[in-house]
Amino acid sequence: MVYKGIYHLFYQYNPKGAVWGNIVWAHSTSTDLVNWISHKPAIFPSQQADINGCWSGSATILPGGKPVILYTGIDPSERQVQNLAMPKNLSDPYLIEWAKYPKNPLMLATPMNRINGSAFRDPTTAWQGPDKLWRVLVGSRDNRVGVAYLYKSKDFDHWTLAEEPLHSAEGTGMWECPDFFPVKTDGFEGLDTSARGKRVKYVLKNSLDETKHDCYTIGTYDVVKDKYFPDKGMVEGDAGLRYDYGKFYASKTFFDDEKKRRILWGWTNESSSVKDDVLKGWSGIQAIPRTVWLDKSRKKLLQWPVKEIEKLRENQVNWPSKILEGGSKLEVIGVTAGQADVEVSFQVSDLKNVEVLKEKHYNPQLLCSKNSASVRGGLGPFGFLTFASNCLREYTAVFFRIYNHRNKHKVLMCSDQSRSSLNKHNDNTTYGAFVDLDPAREKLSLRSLIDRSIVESFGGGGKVVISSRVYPTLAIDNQIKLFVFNNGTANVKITSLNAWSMKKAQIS
Ligand SMILES: OC[C@H]1O[C@@](CO)(OC[C@@]2(O[C@H]3O[C@H](CO)[C@@H](O)[C@H](O)[C@H]3O)O[C@H](CO)[C@@H](O)[C@@H]2O)[C@@H](O)[C@@H]1O
Repeated sequence: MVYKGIYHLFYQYNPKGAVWGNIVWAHSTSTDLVNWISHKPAIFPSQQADINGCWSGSATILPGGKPVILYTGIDPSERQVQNLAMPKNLSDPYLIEWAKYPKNPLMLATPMNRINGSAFRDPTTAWQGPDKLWRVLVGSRDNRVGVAYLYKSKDFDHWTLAEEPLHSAEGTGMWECPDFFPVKTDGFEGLDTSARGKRVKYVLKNSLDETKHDCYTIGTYDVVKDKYFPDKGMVEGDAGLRYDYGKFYASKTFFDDEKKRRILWGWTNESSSVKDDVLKGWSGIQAIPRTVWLDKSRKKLLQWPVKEIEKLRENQVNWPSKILEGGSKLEVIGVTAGQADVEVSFQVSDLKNVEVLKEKHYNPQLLCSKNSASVRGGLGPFGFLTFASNCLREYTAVFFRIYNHRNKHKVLMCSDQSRSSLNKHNDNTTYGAFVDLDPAREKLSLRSLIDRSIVESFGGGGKVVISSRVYPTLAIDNQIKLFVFNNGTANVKITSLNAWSMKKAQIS
């Protein structure tokens, strides 16, 4: 959340080690979403209602600018219950001290409401309806039906379970960290969570516990019936839209009323072994915050790294337009390849000889693993080789490959981790997604933010995002190289390339 010009990040943290357990709400603040100061934990077990853990939840800014937090506590019987916490001193912009509401818990599973008390967690940011009642969602499941329970309150103290959930979907499993927010049908501007209006659509995101993917649908919200309806054609669950086709989970958005934008922030867990996490003494990072808005098609969201991240850019490298011949690669010299921001734009012309996809349906992730960066294609693979070692024994390839699918061009974007590290204990799954682009008419843009163990890649101006975690053994420190490559037979044109070394953010 943002309070008095200061951004607050609260995150799930184990003060006792680099593995999950003993969960408290750790707390950091920033004035620019780039440089951070860490504070003592804001919320930690201290009441019966959270004695066994302070799990996820959300902040809401009440009228008058007063922040409150609803979070899941684990009670003495290991039940998940919903609790309230408030800042002790509103004149402290850092909000260091938090008080628990003495009447906690405010929402709990009972035999009457038939909620499953071991699958009842992660309250959303609350929003206010036209009747002035506050509404909040709590994630759950009923067998494998994912459920977003709706609670209403006039005072944030007494909460009543609505007769029906806001939404539920068969076969999607437990919904963790639900997020429900309005988006404008035109433009980049974000909306307050309570905003309504004719030119507004709604997004419901759920973190699917079964697959660990953050999936969303776009739809309408009937404020009278208190029901959410995904638009026609939206697919619910794991086969639907995802914020990120790599590692990105338990994300949240918030409305930044200072800059009138909606910011999405997510957690990327490690791809290293638990043993290695314990050895290095930490695990899990936050991806770069992203601005989100609705695509013109209204069928998906677009995402872009927050503008502030550009403050870290230095030593710009700029290439004029050039041809990247089939089977060639060009090194991007002049940037620190282990901490860089690189943007390229490709134009293709030779669309006659693209590879043909014959089946009706393809799983893009499987297609990327089968046709990795080293597999020669017609038009593609072309893109970046990040974290490349001297003799290319290690590299993480982010690339496009163009196919002909039933007489239409289909653009596949992949992040190939199969050669990322010689350490075989890492998860080296390759990720992929189709990008809704017409290569005959549009340029194919790719931006990758590279930072020591993460590559966050934005394809087609934020239509598809893939984040991957990598731990090279050779491509480290000043032994890291960055290339633009083309392993297809056809040439492609680089219409522009801009790369920057990225300074270190200040984290104290
Ligand atoms: O910290 C609890 C909150 O985290 C969430 C969403 O991530 O639930 C996570 C969950 O545990 C699994 O995920 C951990 C990492 O987040 C993982 O390290 C652990 O091994 C997993 O069990 O926490 C509970 C208890 O284990 C489990 O049911 C969840 O999947 C969120 O829903 C919680 O509020």
